Amino acid sequence: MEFATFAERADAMAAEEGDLATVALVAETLAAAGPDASPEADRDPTDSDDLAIVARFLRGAVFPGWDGRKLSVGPSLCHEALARAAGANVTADDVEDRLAETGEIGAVAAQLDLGGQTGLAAFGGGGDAGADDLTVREVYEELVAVAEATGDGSESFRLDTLFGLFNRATPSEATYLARLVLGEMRIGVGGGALRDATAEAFLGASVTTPTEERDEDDRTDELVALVERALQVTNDHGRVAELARDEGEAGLRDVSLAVGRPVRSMLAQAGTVADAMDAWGSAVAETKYDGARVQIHYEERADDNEGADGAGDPDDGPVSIYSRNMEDVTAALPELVEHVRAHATAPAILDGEAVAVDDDGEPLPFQAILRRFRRKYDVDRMREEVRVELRAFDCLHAAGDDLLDAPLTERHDRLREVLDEGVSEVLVSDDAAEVEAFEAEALAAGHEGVMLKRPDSTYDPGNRGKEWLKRKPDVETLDLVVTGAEWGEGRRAELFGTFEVSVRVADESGDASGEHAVVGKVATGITDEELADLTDLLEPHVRSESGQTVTFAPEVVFEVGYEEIQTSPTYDSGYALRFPRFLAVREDKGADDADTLTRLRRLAGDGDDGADGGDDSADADESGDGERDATGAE
Ligand SMILES: Nc1ncnc2c1ncn2[C@@H]1O[C@H](COP(=O)(O)OP(=O)(O)OP(=O)(O)O)[C@@H](O)[C@H]1O
Repeated sequence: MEFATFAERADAMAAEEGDLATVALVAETLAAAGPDASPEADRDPTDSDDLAIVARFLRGAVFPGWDGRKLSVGPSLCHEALARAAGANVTADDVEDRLAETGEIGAVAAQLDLGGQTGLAAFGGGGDAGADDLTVREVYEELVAVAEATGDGSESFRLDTLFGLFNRATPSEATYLARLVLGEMRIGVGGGALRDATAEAFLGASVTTPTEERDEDDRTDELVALVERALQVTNDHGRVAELARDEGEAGLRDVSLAVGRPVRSMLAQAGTVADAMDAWGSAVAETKYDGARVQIHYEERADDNEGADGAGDPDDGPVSIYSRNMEDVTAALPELVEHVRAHATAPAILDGEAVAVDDDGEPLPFQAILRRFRRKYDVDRMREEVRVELRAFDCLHAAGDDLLDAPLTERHDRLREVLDEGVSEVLVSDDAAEVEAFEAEALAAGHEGVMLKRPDSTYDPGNRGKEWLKRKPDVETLDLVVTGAEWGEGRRAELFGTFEVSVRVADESGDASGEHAVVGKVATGITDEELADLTDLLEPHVRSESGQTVTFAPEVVFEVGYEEIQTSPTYDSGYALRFPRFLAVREDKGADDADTLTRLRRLAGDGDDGADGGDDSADADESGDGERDATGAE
């Protein structure tokens, strides 16, 4: 598919307000992304099967959700590439000034007079001004090269490659290139719309026909659920679209988990022992460990010596560990690798928490695990300072069996079979007093709270449903996206001093990657040393700067403590936090995991209390969970 065609279709989606009409446009685009069906002789020789790429691009992604590759292109690199393609009179600062005016990089890219900068394009990276029109596949291949560039010179390779693409782009193409590179398409296509369109385009579902006009034996909901399930299992809209087109329902039914390919984590809502007992009659109670979520994949290998030193080459070992965002964190946690190699008895996918413990094995506060999690350097030294242990609490796959659809109690049995140490203790009880005593004990032992789970619940990847409840007495913290900052004064002039923090806002289609609404400014609770670290962490994400104030691309999440949520005209969320204080950087969370405006409203007592599910209604993007979809079937 020509990239211009993709851009044209994306424009049409962005202009469309109705959910069903958007799904129809997406379905047409998916259907048109395959190879040309015309006879061989008439076929365009550049014609290729771009379905998987187009499906991912529509969601602003280059790679499948499970794929660890990242473009590593921040706003400043993108601005620089745009400025170069716009000619000698435009600088990256000019791009930032325009961004401060228009507020959106796609619009800025479209306004610039790009192209024709042949001289600079000669330096590496595919700048090939004046060549044929860009195709979707070419854009994809260039972006793969950007993501895979490493070592000396990779930064300038990335810049040159992006410049080469922008230099060949029409205004409309430039809009979507810039947004794609920064991961925000803003065309109102949520994961739910893409799922529904896949079912419509390739399985004959009637998503765009209003429910009351459908045949009695209409199977739309069933087909949509089938696509949804395949998305949960594969974490790849591209692959699922191809399967639906090429192998139909049977192909989707056959997809299975793969050891080494991460799955989205099942999430919890807040709830009490009484809520659990009222809803289910009995509950599985478990300690809520205050650590970082890990998903561990163990692939048994003939040459894997039990208890061997797993720290050798974690990239190639039988154990891989992923964060809640499916980022590979294996290298940061060698003791968990060793633990699993020594104690796993069969290939498995395990869900659990990595917790920091002191010399007596007692839990350390959450901040301690953050010093270890995702660490790339000094792992051995930090290992001496902070010890990490595994508390496994779920099992998604064991010895060749996928267990997503098995009840929790069965998954626990399989977990204990497959891992003989490091499994969390559980209590299954129908006695509320007994569960409350369990909770009191967990808190007395220094844990964060308890998890309450429905005993027969299946594992629902990416979903924040009502099957898992979390009960923690101290809930007055929010995970907020850092959207801006002000430079400090005096001796702190080189450091950010005050941080603007925001909740996520889901747009009407449930697309969670869009807007943010400010809830406050955080300046307390931060030491000078932390300020220096935070400045280093946030500087690459600066989007625009004006006087003392900067704005950031939404990437970094702070855990923020507060005393109260008040209504306030000061911020665009309509709320302000009373006494906000910085607690930690949530290294384990991305911007899409931050708290939402809906949750803020509910905590402030303004929400729809009955429908707890309103919380984080757009929490999952890749799989399309939690989104209000066009079928209304959610
Ligand atoms: N026994 C357990 N079962 C499930 N999750 C647990 C358990 N112990 C600790 N946890 C942690 O608690 C979290 C459950 O809360 P939730 O799904 O809302 O995630 P979260 O947004 O990271 O929440 P929080 O900030 O409260 O940890 C899990 O993501 C996991 O990291």
